[in-house]
Amino acid sequence: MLERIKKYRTSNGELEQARVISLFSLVGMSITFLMGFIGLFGDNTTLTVVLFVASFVYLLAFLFIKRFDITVSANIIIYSLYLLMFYLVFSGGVSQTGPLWIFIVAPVSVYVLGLRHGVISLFIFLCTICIIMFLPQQWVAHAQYTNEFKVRLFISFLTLSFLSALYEYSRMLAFKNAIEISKQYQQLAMRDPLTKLANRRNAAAILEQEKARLQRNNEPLSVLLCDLDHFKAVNDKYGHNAGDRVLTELSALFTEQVRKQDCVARWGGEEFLIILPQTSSEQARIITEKIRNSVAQHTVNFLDHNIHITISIGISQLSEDQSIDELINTADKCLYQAKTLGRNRVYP
Ligand SMILES: Nc1nc2c(ncn2[C@@H]2O[C@H](COP(=O)(O)OP(=O)(O)OP(=O)(O)O)[C@@H](O)[C@H]2O)c(=O)[nH]1
Repeated sequence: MLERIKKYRTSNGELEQARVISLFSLVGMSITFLMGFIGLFGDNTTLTVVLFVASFVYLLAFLFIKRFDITVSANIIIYSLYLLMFYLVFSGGVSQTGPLWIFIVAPVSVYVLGLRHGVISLFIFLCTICIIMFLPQQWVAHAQYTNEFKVRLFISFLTLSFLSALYEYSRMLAFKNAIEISKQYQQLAMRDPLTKLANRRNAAAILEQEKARLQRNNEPLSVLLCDLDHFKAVNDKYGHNAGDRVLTELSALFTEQVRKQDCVARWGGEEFLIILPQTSSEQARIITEKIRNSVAQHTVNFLDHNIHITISIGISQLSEDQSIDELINTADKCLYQAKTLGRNRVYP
């Protein structure tokens, strides 16, 4: 149960779960209070007291949600409900109508305890109800019901339990599907669809995070802005699909060359940003040369064509008072220098 409730606490469903449990406790409190109040005009004092006590317990469950923990409230609601039902079946309630209330238990159990735990609890609940109803009168005096009534009560309770479990199962499936779809959308929003690299928005967020983390530890951060040389010519000569193949192959090549903690992102059309945490510009230069060299030696095979491409790279190290925009601007200026100096080179 704890697991189920924790799952809700860590998801958006937490608020919803807390709301439903609050509602259960308020409804439980109101009904038991009303029945207790009606009981004041009858002659069953024990039942009236039990109903008022139950009403007070539901009030406590309601207050616990607000002040403490949803788990405590859920436990209070379920186990006090079970106890109340055992008492109603045992005593018969008003004119032997007590057992009618046990139907509430099925939906509430599977909703609050979850499918597996709920079904197990319902089984134990039904066994206990059986024991109470079939207890020999000579052992302990309790309300008597006809065998037809008992059989129909069990069958209808089992039917309702089955339907409640089925409903909970489909609700859980729908919940899982919704989580899965939302994860997929999150991925789509953060990844470039062609290269599967982090997209510009994702890279900007990573940069801000890394900046905060590294400046706290006084560690360097460098970025490489890489641009494919004469890429337009590749598209023009071999077609757009060939251009796409070049982009995906080079993305994989960049990713292979850097460490796990580094991030390769697609910054624009044929522009890539490589984020190198804990790396000074001197160290970055060594990695950059390695990347430039491996691209220059790489051949992209597309249909019958062997495509050779080079890249130019601008390096920039984040200084203390620099913003991310300024860092990227510096890298962009360096990239421009690398291009003007003849391409297939690193600057500075
Ligand atoms: N195939 C393909 N081409 C793209 C994509 N995104 C941008 N491009 C192309 O990249 C080319 C960039 O051309 P330019 O900005 O002139 O740059 P360049 O030809 O690489 O020249 P320099 O950068 O000066 O070396 C354009 O032809 C764009 O159409 C893409 O996703 N797929």
